[in-house]
Amino acid sequence: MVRLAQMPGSRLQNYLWFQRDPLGFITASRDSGDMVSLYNSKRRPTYIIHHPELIQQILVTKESSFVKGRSSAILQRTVGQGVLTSEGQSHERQKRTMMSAFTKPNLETYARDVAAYTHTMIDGWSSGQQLSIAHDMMLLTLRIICQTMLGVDLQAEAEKIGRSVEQCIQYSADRIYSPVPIPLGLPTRMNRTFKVSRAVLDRFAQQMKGNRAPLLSPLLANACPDEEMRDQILTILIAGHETTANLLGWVFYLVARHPEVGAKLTQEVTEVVGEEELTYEHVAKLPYAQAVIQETLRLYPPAWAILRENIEPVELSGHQVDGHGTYIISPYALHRNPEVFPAPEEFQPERFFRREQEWPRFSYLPFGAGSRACIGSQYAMMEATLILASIWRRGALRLADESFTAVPEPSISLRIKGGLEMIWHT
Ligand code: HEM
Repeated sequence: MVRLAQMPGSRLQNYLWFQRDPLGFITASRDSGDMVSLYNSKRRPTYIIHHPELIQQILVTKESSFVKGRSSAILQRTVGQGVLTSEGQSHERQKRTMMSAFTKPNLETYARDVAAYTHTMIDGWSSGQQLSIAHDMMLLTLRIICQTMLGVDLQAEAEKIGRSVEQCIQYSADRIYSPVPIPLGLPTRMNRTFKVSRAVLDRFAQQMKGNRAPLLSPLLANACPDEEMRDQILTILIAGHETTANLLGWVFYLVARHPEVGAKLTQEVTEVVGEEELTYEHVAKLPYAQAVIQETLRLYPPAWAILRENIEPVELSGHQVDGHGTYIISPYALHRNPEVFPAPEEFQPERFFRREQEWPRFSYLPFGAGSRACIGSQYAMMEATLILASIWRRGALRLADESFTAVPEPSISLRIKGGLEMIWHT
């Protein structure tokens, strides 16, 4: 039985709570019901969705009644009508074409680049050195996505492209969660910064277009128009590196806070990899490293909110919605349900060895579900596993300040507020 409920408190109180602490607000709303209505407006209701059955309907069985809506419209200012933001048949066609960049033979090739870039990064570290690891991961994953998908080694340009991507992401996050629509034409500082960053990325995409690379070749073969080519390049830049970089920051933080996990990781990596070069084949042979990543994705899912809007009247587990509703599905809140994940706040990679048979479907969703599920999920798991294994094979990262407590900051993806300082030990 799915419980529909109204969030207690006035609209203003709830609004202020959400603005101050979206993760806390969404998680707390679970106590009220499975489908929690925030506003009484029949015409434009907003719901937070907690029940796996409802999630399955919204993302899969009744997905044709839903679109990404406003969040997508804002992202379109950066990535145009690429696979992340398009809808309907256009989205289907684009996704089919782009899937060919994520085949197993391609992933095997990408794994070599992941290992090589990570190796070079670690070669530049010395034992005892303090690292701004969140920033380093942004640069590493950006260089990897550009090399693997676009066939370009960014080198010195990485800082500039990375900053522009970050500013476009920040702009989008601010706009998506702001109640006041600020037209792009207004000469605000944020609008100006966004326009400059977008121009940098536009020029970059322009230079990439002709490259024979895994993402671009199938697009060229399908006579993809120039503008769509640009949109897909920017989509992959925006969607394909910040999420993984943030995930790795949380992985390193949690492993540093749990030395027993670090010890098991070192043992597995030493036994499985030894002195060999890390390759794609190693990924499947590192179940503990993968469980560490999956458990991190449970506690700190980079995609902390998935948003949908219904475009026609829809019935959800007996509840009829006739107006134009907004639906917030939060993997962050979902993954902390104590009925599904006992001791949900605890970091326990081992729970992934007892899973699936126990968990209801659609209660663990780090990569979404349905036709809009993440196109890069296998890529991301391969990349994160190889980066983690490469680092723990050669040493360990410890917190620069042992008393540091990471606070999640929900932007487009979930990052560590203020970054993460760590010390490299060999
Ligand atoms: C840990 C890393 C990642 C996480 C947690 C993640 C999560 C997600 C989620 C939850 C969605 C679905 C959003 C929705 O339904 O509204 C999504 C979509 C997408 N992701 Fe990822 N992602 C990650 C890495 C990547 C990578 C590495 C790439 C590309 C190489 C990528 C490309 C995309 C694209 C293009 C979409 C849109 C798919 C569509 O709309 O059909 N992601 N991602």
